[in-house]
Amino acid sequence: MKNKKIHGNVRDAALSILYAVENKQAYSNLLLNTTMDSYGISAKNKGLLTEITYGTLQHQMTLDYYLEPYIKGKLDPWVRTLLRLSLYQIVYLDRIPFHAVINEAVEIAKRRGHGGIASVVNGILRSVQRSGVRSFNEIADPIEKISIETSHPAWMIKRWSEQFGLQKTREMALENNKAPLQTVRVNTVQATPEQVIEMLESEGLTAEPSKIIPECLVVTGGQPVRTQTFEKGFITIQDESSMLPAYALQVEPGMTVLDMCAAPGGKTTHIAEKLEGHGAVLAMDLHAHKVKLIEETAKRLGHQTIETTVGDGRESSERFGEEKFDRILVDAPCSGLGVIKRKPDIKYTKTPDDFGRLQTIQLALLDEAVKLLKPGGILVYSTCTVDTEENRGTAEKFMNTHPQMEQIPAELPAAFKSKGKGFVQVFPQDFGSDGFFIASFRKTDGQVAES
Ligand SMILES: C[S@@+](CC[C@H](N)C(=O)[O-])C[C@H]1O[C@@H](n2cnc3c(N)ncnc32)[C@H](O)[C@@H]1O
Repeated sequence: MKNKKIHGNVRDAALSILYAVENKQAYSNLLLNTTMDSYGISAKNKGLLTEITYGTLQHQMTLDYYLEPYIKGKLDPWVRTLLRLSLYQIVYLDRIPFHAVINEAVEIAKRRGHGGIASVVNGILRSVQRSGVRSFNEIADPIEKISIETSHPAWMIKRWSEQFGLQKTREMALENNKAPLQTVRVNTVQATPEQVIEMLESEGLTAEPSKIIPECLVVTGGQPVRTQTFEKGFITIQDESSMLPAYALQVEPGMTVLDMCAAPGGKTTHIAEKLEGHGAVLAMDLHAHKVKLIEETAKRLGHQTIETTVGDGRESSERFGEEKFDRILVDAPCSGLGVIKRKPDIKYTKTPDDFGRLQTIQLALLDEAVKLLKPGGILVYSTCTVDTEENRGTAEKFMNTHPQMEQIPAELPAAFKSKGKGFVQVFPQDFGSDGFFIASFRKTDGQVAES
């Protein structure tokens, strides 16, 4: 692909991002912002660029399935990417006329390649226009069918269907292709949800209370991160599911809390809000550049109870001494299969080898947390994945090797009552929030009561 970018052009910008993602140069969410700036994408076109980029990534395997009958011979990878993003607009966006999509694609093909490539692109897209796209009913194998229909790798669909059954797997995979809700957490130390609704509405956005988390608002009609309400520290951008750990911890003012895997600080700052200015939360993360993000957010929100440290949670009891904390959160590194809606790249970058490796880290972090926790203290283990091995699997292995840790019901807002009293697995299709897992434990003296 020639390095001849078309300044201000949404489709050419989408092509650059998708091509870089495919070559594993960066994640789409990070590239999107830098590309918007380097291409000078106008404010009114930013939404369209986001939609085409994420949509094409979300439906990549489906788009390839549709294109396959029309492709004769070998294509350069960037030409395939251009065809995917063009077909995405034709199949999934009904407001863009066919001829406009084809003209844009041909222009980009000419400029980034040559006349010959432009004519191939033109031919393929015109054939699709004439003959349409094929049905999924041509696929006999049920795993393969869901995989192609929802654009998730077959190994992932197979794994989930073994864990949750075919129907739940299909529901989850379809949900993953929807646009995520835009939600914010109100900084309850500074304002009430009602006051923040007024602030956001005075800035031209629409906000309404979340149906599942009391201090959460669902925002539409603009980007909350670009508001004064955000700038002045009244809100944090956070998914509803990510607001659960601060509840499960049962934090009370005056307590000492350790957030062992804290960056970028979404849960640390929520814990600080539950402390109401009394007590302390120590936010630790392995990476110094990420700890800076926690510090910036804590400053913006005005939380004085947050301290930060760079370090490896697996070695932290040597640093802090044993039995120091009333509450510990291990929001562990995980496969992230609950946040595919926000980060579609995850579907194509994870491999089956990741799960065992992650579980080893998760267990090591939990093992250290037990030493740091005061007797009677609460430990919460959470992940943003739906994978059973990393969730229930890790939690059960942990319990089996730590008799002093008793499982306790996760104390969550009322909407989660149906999730029961044990380990809580939230699926993306349950409430439209991220897939998430929570397990709560209390440290006892380890003695089994005699009957
Ligand atoms: C799921 S993210 C945490 C998200 C964070 N709790 C929040 O709500 O913003 C996991 C974090 O664990 C950190 N991490 C990975 N291994 C770690 C370790 N051994 N010790 C401490 N932090 C670690 C990663 O850098 C990453 O920031």
